[in-house]
Amino acid sequence: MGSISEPKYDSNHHSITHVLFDMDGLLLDTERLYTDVQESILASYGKSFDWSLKAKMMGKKALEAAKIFVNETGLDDVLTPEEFIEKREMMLHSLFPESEILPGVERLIRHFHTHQIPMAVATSSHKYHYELKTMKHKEIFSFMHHVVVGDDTEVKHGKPAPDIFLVAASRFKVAPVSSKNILVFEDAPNGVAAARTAGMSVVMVPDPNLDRSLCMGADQILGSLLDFKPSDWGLPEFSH
Ligand SMILES: O=P(O)(O)OC[C@H](O)CO
Ligand SMILES: [Mg+2]
Repeated sequence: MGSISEPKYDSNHHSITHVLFDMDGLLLDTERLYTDVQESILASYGKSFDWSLKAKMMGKKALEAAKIFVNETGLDDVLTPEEFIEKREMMLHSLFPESEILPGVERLIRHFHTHQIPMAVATSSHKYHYELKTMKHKEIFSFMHHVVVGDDTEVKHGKPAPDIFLVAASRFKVAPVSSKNILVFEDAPNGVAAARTAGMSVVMVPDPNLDRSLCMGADQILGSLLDFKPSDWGLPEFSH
């Protein structure tokens, strides 16, 4: 995705006091792992994976995404959602500990930390996967005030429902005055919809393969987090 959209931020916009990050595909290059493994599972059934299916699954809790996978691919008579998760898990388990951080993530998180802007993670990943994926990135994730995972008992409905972002917003020590004071970073259409329904502003960093028409809900679309300009959102600019 080369082009960058103008943010809807203007001087009348509510000031941003808190930040929420999605994780898979936004902070960590883990969506690529899901894509590769799902392609491989489909290939074993003589089928191919495409990005319209990927777009529907991205950001969802595992079981919800698995139901979409078996139904949309017509595999529901040979593979249950639970069996699909088990097959996928066997392949992902050894890949997650090698997850890489995406471009611009480290600079941005350190910048917000330096400026004492409270940050949290709101990921549909279950706790167990969160631990595996972040094994190599403990320091960066330690700057988060808290992390809300997909199997958190307070998160009743997964993205695109707003639950996870509302729960994440409620757990800051000093709470934001309003959802309007929160900026969310997301890569998935389901995540963007969740944040918008929660009343928050959203910067989207979509995979270049994602249909651009599915990104229209975001306030700003970036090619990577390296393109993020804090001053677009009334936040302190990078020092270099
Ligand atoms: O993008 P996240 O961090 O909400 O997690 C998404 C799922 O784990 C996979 O799409
Ligand atoms: Mg994501």
